Amino acid sequence: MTPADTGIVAHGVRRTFGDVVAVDSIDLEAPPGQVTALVGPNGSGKTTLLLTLAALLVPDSGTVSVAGFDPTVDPRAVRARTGWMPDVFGTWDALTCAEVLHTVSDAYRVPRPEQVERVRDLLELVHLVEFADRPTTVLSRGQKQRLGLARALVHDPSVLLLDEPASGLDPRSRIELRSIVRALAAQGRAVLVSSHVLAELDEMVDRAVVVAQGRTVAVETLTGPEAVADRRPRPWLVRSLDDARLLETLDRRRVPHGTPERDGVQVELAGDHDAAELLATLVRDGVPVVSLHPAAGVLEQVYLELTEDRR
Ligand SMILES: Nc1ncnc2c1ncn2[C@@H]1O[C@H](COP(=O)(O)OP(=O)(O)OP(=O)(O)O)[C@@H](O)[C@H]1O
Repeated sequence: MTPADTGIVAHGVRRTFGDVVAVDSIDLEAPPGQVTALVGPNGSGKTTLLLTLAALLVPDSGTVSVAGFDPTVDPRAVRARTGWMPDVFGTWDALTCAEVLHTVSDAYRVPRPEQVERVRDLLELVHLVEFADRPTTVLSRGQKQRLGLARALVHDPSVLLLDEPASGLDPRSRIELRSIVRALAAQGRAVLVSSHVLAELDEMVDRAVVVAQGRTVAVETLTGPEAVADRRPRPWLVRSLDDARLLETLDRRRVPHGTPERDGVQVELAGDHDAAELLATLVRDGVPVVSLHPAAGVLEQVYLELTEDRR
């Protein structure tokens, strides 16, 4: 990786297939050191955009820079610096997991002496060491996904494009994927993740680019002082051992609320500070509070609002 890497910068990208406008006009930035989510409804152009960024598809118009290179001008330079994990990928059935990684390493011109250690480290990273010498046909769908991630990393890329990386993974593997992706960004890589599993992205990403019908409709910051969670009123759930007392206190304090449901009483709060204040008030007033937490992930809420009438 070079410190000069600028991650991904794309402006006004458009790509059509005959009459079909797959990507109309997408603007997107994925800076180094951060995990950026690319979210949008089915058919909104995410995969087409990722293929363009990976130098596998030429856009009709717009400008794209990946790790400082234009994929249409210098696709080799882009591919050399980009790790691409497609949502579905084939493996060579006759090869073992280690052989797959060596073959891909050869394709990326990773010197042979470096490969042995690299392949071992990657298999360790994705918890497939015991499958190193077994054919890929024995892998489950989730294990194949994990091998796909290792495959994307063989040439130590500075930009990572992950299309639905969590699909097919069991809960433990998803949690592990989350920490692997965070660690890869912490090493200075620009990571762009497309996924439909928004609750999961909430915990993994720093920024989200929301697309609908081939256009960028919002860019939201999820971490740091600009975080959307602190800027928007959103529903929270408060659970108490004594609902009557909880409702009486919420009414007295003029906090708008719903009726008690299985998972608690819904209240609308402007952000973390309001939540902390409400919790302190309830406790002070003697309400036996069990929990207070956001009703849905912030990304999920933003997504639903922005894509409401765009399906
Ligand atoms: N090779 C192609 N030929 C014709 N139409 C295509 C082609 N590739 C994609 N499209 C169309 O372009 C649109 C965007 O597709 P794309 O796969 O990029 O969406 P997506 O956001 O990745 O969808 P999903 O979330 O379902 O994976 C869709 O209407 C799709 O049918």
